[in-house]
Amino acid sequence: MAQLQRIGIVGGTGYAGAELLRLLVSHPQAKVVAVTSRGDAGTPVADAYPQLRGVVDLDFVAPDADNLADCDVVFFATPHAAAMHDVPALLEAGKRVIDLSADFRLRDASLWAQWYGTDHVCPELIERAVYGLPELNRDRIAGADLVACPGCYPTAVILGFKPLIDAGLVDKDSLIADAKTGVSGAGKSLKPGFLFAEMHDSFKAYGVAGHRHLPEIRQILGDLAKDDVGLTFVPHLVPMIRGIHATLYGRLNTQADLQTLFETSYAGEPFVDVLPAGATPETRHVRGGNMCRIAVHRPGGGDTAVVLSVIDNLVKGAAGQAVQCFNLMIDAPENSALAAPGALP
Ligand SMILES: NC(=O)C1=CN([C@@H]2O[C@H](COP(=O)(O)OP(=O)(O)OC[C@H]3O[C@@H](n4cnc5c(N)ncnc54)[C@H](OP(=O)(O)O)[C@@H]3O)[C@@H](O)[C@H]2O)C=CC1
Ligand SMILES: CC(=O)N[C@@H](CCC(=O)OP(=O)(O)O)C(=O)O
Repeated sequence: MAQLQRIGIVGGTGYAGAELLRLLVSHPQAKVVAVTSRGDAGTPVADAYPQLRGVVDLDFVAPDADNLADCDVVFFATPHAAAMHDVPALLEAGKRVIDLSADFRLRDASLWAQWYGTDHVCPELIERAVYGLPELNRDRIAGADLVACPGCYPTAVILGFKPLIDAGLVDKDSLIADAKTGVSGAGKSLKPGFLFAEMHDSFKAYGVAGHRHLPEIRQILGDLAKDDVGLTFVPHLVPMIRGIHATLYGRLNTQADLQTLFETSYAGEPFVDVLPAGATPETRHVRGGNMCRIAVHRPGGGDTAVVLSVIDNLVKGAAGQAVQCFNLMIDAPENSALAAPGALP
């Protein structure tokens, strides 16, 4: 039986941090003892999220070392380039860290600096971090003291391509990921492009020339292919709050039963659901839950595999994935606090 863990959440006013709190309050082995905010320190957490009234009886605290001193595990749900300043001291103090941000995802610190616009302050820790995608790294996550949770787009894209690449069925230079996200992916801070009047009833691509998730996806798909992959990745913003829908294309180099391949690949995976042949998953089918639902198609029986992969960006794309990693790290059932299905409808 896993022991009770004292938890700190850095970035508790944000969407991912709040979602983490929502999940962890029902975790039998977690006791959240610190939730941070720089601006709202001293005010009740439930004032920011009335959904948590009567459930969370904590005030926000400043993200200082003193306020995290009692924690066994610290989750960072902060913008990129924040966690890396505090993680070295936390590890030194014997705490385990689960980072939802991008600070430890890329193995190459110079690539990280190129995409994130600042030098990494603790590149020596990057190698110690385990990429927190359980479907890839279950055993390593269990023994890790620093977990780098994947980005939301990478989760949907990697899980969708993985069976095809593992089986060597697609031309590794032919990969295309056409992905759509809801607005909560941009976080809670005010940005004019995400105002209701700017994005409602409209739909657009962004980051076409290059999005920071491109090097992350290429790194992992390259690991699977054991070679560099050629990937075109185009994200889109759609006027919904939660959800990612990735439509993935790869040119097949041989005939195979793709449905059986996907079902076999993910047999036993608690949070990947391969849908029956012909299905088209929707983002609302995963909203609020930790499931990634996948369907594989071959339009017209041709030589292109089309994979549809949907997740909730705030759950399997962020907080749920972090809890799944936490469960592995403390030897709790992998679905602790994650067993509830998503919201209906
Ligand atoms: N939203 C999503 O769908 C996903 C998000 N992520 C990642 O999770 C992280 C959080 O994202 P999200 O919740 O959307 O972002 P938000 O902007 O909604 O929240 C960010 C949080 O971090 C706090 N914060 C900001 N700067 C600092 C700092 N320097 N030190 C300590 N706390 C800080 C903010 O609180 P305050 O200002 O009050 O201190 C706030 O609580 C990001 O790294 C994001 O990339 C990952 C996958 C999906
Ligand atoms: C709409 C929107 O802006 N979405 C974000 C999604 C990224 C995300 O949340 O993931 P990480 O920050 O964890 O890498 C973006 O494209 O940057």
